[in-house]
Amino acid sequence: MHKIHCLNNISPYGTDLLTADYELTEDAASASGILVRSAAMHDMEFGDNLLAIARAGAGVNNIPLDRCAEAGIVVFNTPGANANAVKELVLCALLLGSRGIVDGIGWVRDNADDPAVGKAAEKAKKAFAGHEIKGKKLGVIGLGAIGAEVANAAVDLGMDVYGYDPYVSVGAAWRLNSAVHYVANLDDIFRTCDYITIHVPAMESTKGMIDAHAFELMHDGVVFLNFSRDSLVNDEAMAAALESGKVGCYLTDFANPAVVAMKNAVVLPHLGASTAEAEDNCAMMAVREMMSYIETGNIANSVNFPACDMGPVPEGLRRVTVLHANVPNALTRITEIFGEAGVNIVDLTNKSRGDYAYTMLDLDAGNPGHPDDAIDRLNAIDRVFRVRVVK
Ligand SMILES: NC(=O)c1ccc[n+]([C@@H]2O[C@H](COP(=O)([O-])OP(=O)(O)OC[C@H]3O[C@@H](n4cnc5c(N)ncnc54)[C@H](O)[C@@H]3O)[C@@H](O)[C@H]2O)c1
Ligand SMILES: O=C(O)[C@H](O)COP(=O)(O)O
Repeated sequence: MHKIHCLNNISPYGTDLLTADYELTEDAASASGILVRSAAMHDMEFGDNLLAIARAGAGVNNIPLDRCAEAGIVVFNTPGANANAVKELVLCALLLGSRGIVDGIGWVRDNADDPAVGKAAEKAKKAFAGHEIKGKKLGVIGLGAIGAEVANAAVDLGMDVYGYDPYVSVGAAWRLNSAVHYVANLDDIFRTCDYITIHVPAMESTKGMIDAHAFELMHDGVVFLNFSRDSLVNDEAMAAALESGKVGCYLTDFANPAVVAMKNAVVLPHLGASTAEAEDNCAMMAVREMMSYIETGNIANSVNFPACDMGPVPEGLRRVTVLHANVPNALTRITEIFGEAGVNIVDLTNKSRGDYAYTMLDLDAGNPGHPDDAIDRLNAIDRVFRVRVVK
């Protein structure tokens, strides 16, 4: 029986997919799998049984990916499963940033007790007039699942769209509307656009990428949208840009003490992926990825190990998997051990991703040798993180 712990509320559409071989547990330390959304895991100790963490969502900055890799824990996310939800909220934010909607609603609330509120509104409304987004230039930084959807929807709304993503995947580029202008230099997004929206992951390399230099290049009154993570924007520089009018409006999904105090900031409580549809999609994808890994060793959509798929374990064979460092000779040492134990390797796959690698082996279960001894010897190899007899 595999025990699964939910660190956040996970949609029952996902947990209902768990078969009779699984049970939910309140005890994270004994779990083979953890399902999580945004709960902070950096300070968490992981139990020895923990094989996988599945993030029902996109951002994985709440999970210590390298520490997990070195403990033999595969971390998954659910790319694209909440992209439509975020796209829809970003479209809403474009409109909130263009018209006096937020202040207008506030004015009506403040005047709710006035019996002549209708007449007063006709006088007051000029203070909340705005602009249309049609024909305006939108810069999209990051053209992955969300950025590409935002770019395409903005084209459909008549915006002139500029996209920047030096690492864009072939799939994402293929999905982009051909009307989206490709921009090779980020500064050109800052210089050109009336609206800018950022859709990149929070990493060391993207921390504070929207800084004083970026604001210097922008048009006066630019509208800036951040539905990715607050660490991407330098708050001090943003506060100054809002104060000077360089940024006309900052719309962000990430509340923090600095942002909530900023003039002309519209701050939402991290609502981007909080639709029933997105929560269900993410939960189902996360549970499927985790079950597939636990039952077959196959890895899809991991963020710390390479994708690897040998299909179901063939009848009559034994599958052993090894999570290890991406170092010279690793595969030779693994295969040597089975050779010396007299175990025939019927099929194998070895893939790497950055510092980490994964080897899957289908073994002839019927031949002589001492596979258990072989497993002990594999475990003793330097920089082998986990050896698992899947079946
Ligand atoms: N507000 C929310 O509720 C919410 C919901 C989902 C995702 N997010 C955030 O949005 C981010 C993006 O999500 P996604 O599903 O589109 O992810 P994704 O992985 O599909 O796309 C990210 C894109 O950013 C690009 N990128 C990376 N570094 C870059 C850089 N320096 N400059 C330009 N592009 C760069 C990548 O090449 C990739 O195409 C997530 O990492 C998460 O932090 C927020
Ligand atoms: O990265 C994500 O997928 C979003 O920020 C959603 O986070 P949540 O699952 O905590 O709503």
